[in-house]
Amino acid sequence: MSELALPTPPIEKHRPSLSRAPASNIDEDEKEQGLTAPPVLVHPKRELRADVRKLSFWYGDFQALHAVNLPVVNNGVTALIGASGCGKSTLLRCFNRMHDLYPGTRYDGDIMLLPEEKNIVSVKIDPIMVRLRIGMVFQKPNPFPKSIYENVASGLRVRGITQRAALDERVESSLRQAALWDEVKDRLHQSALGLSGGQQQRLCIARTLAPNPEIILFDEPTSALDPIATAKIEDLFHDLRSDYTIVIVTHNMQQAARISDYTAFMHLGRMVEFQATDDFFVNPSHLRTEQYITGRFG
Ligand SMILES: Nc1ncnc2c1ncn2[C@@H]1O[C@H](COP(=O)(O)OP(=O)(O)OP(=O)(O)O)[C@@H](O)[C@H]1O
Repeated sequence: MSELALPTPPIEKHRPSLSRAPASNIDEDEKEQGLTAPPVLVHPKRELRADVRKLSFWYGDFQALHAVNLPVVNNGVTALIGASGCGKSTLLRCFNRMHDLYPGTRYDGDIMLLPEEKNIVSVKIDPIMVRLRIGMVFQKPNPFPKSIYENVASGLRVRGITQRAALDERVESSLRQAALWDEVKDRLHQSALGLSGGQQQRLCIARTLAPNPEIILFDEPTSALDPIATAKIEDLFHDLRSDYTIVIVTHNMQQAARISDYTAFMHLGRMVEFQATDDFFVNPSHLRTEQYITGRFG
């Protein structure tokens, strides 16, 4: 059910002044410094699960994404980083057509699901079908006010799995994958709301894993958690990355460096740099990336 549940409407955020300022002087200065050089996209040598091609996106008349390209590797973790307001969450929410829930939004370009080459932001594709195939874990844990078991089982029922044995088996394996089974196996029928924040977030991850989604989106999944709960979730990524295709938004560069295979850096709605995480942090190719990761802006 999680993918079908209506999320809280995105909060109207303050738009950074730079995105709107004509500021030709700023543009000239940036040009001189080499900050406006074309994006650097080092194409992965691995199989892709999705490919974002020239994706633009508008909230009403405000263009939040500008012809963004992003390869998403199969069975691996792709991290999206960048300063507040650069469009990370907007891009993530395009993958499961979350914006369609609000009026006045518009996409242009493609997010191709591979290998079938299906453009999931096309108006011809039903957003509900997209949400059944692409799971999402939010910033704040949002378990349903139901039992631990039901939190995981309800999404399976929506997809037609109703046999008790099959449900039991999938609930257990999902809770094991989310490293929660040992902590909850004796209280499966108690309310999920009695779990700690970190346990609730791992339950939301189990709920998302259960139907075996093709891609899992994580929107700052540890920002509401303490360091110990965060470390447990980061450990999970190491176990999941070989079996699942994950795209994660994080504010934390160290986290991106620790858990991702590929990193993409955005600035004011544009992709600046994408490459293998090891190279990205050690040897960034774009001056703007270098300035960001060395703390000189953002
Ligand atoms: N519902 C909305 N309506 C209008 N503009 C929006 C809406 N949501 C986001 N924006 C604008 O779109 C731009 C990108 O916002 P987005 O939330 O994607 O950035 P972000 O990089 O995820 O930021 P943060 O790290 O602060 O979450 C910002 O200028 C923001 O103000």
